[in-house]
Amino acid sequence: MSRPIVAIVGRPNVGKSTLFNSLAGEKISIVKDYPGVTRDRIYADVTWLNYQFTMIDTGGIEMDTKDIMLSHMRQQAEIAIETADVIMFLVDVKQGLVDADFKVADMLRKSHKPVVLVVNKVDNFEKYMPDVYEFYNLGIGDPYPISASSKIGLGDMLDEVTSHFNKSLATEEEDERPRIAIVGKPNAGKSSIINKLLGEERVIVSDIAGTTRDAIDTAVKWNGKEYVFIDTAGLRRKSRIKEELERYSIVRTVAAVEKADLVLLVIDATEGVTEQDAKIAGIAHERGKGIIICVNKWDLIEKDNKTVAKYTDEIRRILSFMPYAQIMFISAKTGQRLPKVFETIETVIQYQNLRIATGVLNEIVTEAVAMQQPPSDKGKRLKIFYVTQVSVKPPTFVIFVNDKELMHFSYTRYLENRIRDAFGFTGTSLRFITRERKEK
Ligand SMILES: Nc1nc2c(ncn2[C@@H]2O[C@H](COP(=O)(O)OP(=O)(O)OP(=O)(O)O)[C@@H](O)[C@H]2O)c(=O)[nH]1
Ligand SMILES: Nc1nc2c(ncn2[C@@H]2O[C@H](COP(=O)(O)OP(=O)(O)OP(=O)(O)O)[C@@H](O)[C@H]2O)c(=O)[nH]1
Repeated sequence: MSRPIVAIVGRPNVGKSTLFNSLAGEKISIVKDYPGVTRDRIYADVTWLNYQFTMIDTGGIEMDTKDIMLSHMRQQAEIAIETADVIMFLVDVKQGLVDADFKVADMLRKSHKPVVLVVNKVDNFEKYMPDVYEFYNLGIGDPYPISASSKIGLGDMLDEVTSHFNKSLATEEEDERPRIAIVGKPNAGKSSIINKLLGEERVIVSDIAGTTRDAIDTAVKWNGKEYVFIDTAGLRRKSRIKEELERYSIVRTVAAVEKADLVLLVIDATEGVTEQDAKIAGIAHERGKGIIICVNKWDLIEKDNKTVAKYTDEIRRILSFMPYAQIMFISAKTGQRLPKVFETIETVIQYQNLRIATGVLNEIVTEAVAMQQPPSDKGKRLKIFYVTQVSVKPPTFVIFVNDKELMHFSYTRYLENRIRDAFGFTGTSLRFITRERKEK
């Protein structure tokens, strides 16, 4: 299921980072064993009661003049409107209202996206409530007072935020067509691929009630089946600030990946795999989505019988955290191997949804354990009682053991490889959860 996206928009210094940290706790961004999106906060997973959502911070640049601030805030708001299911507009009770706040509020109101107005730094409700009421003047509904640093008022605010989820996601869940995000660096050829895949069949997916996001979704029919492509092309927007551009491209990538079942990562063959490609791949991996790496512009490469192997090695080396990813060499220009892309998409979708019966799974695991002894520590050896698959997209397995501490990362990896040998699971990451169970 795709997780709702909540974007925070707000001026510098209103407390966006503080709120981010308070809500996300330790779980901010990125696991360390593959290239992180950035050390800095851009997105985080938040769990609140039974809800899980992805929070993104669309801003974060230092600004010196008022003019730059306004244009920056407009861009933040635009990105939020484009990518988010719910927008949190964060203001500061101590700074009060400024002109830019009204302009941003206007933009948000016109977008028809759910907006929650959050007034921060209300460290003392009694003292500041009269000031909070001032924010009604923005005309975007009730202000929710909070103190991000003392974690006051967060519950009511989150209740309001999550109350908007079901409405926005209901339409999406009914749609059974596979959703494929095409991601990659600017100029890699994302639009060209979509256009070529579409050929004559271009159908723009109809706008669902005022959501800009869907305007860039395109349905393509192949073998009688419809697929929805989510395009992240056109990232070279107005901004001239490099960090800002990078942030926007990450935000849009996160949003597209979040809404997708499967990700096509487009790499420009003439440039090889870049650091930015690795970051984007990291997002898809972390989200547990299916992935296909398309090395595009293959027509421009001078080839001999070692070229494919050379490229493959290079990709495997740099994207070593996703050895399961399919790699394809394509050309949007000539159409080379594009039909094969659909076949591969079908394969990956099947593996993302594959369920292995517990009996068969445990035959494989028992055999694996017999071939390579589980690790031990201080005379105590890891015992694996049994393994069971608990979910799909991505396929997730629970391993029941005698002592969690004894389960070493490398042994999980070994079991993963044996399971892959037996069942394939091409193009999809696998998740493993270790649980302790009392010995009988
Ligand atoms: N009194 C009070 N101060 C707060 C609260 N939340 C944040 N602050 C302070 O406000 C200042 C700015 O907070 P940040 O979280 O860095 O603000 P930001 O919006 O992320 O700022 P930029 O990174 O510049 O966009 C810091 O000094 C925080 O300690 C709050 O609830 N009460
Ligand atoms: N020779 C060759 N050129 C290609 C191929 N695919 C794309 N191009 C060219 O590469 C340039 C960029 O292609 P786009 O499709 O606009 O790239 P994009 O990834 O959508 O770019 P953004 O909109 O910036 O994100 C264009 O000039 C295309 O004609 C290919 O397979 N072979």
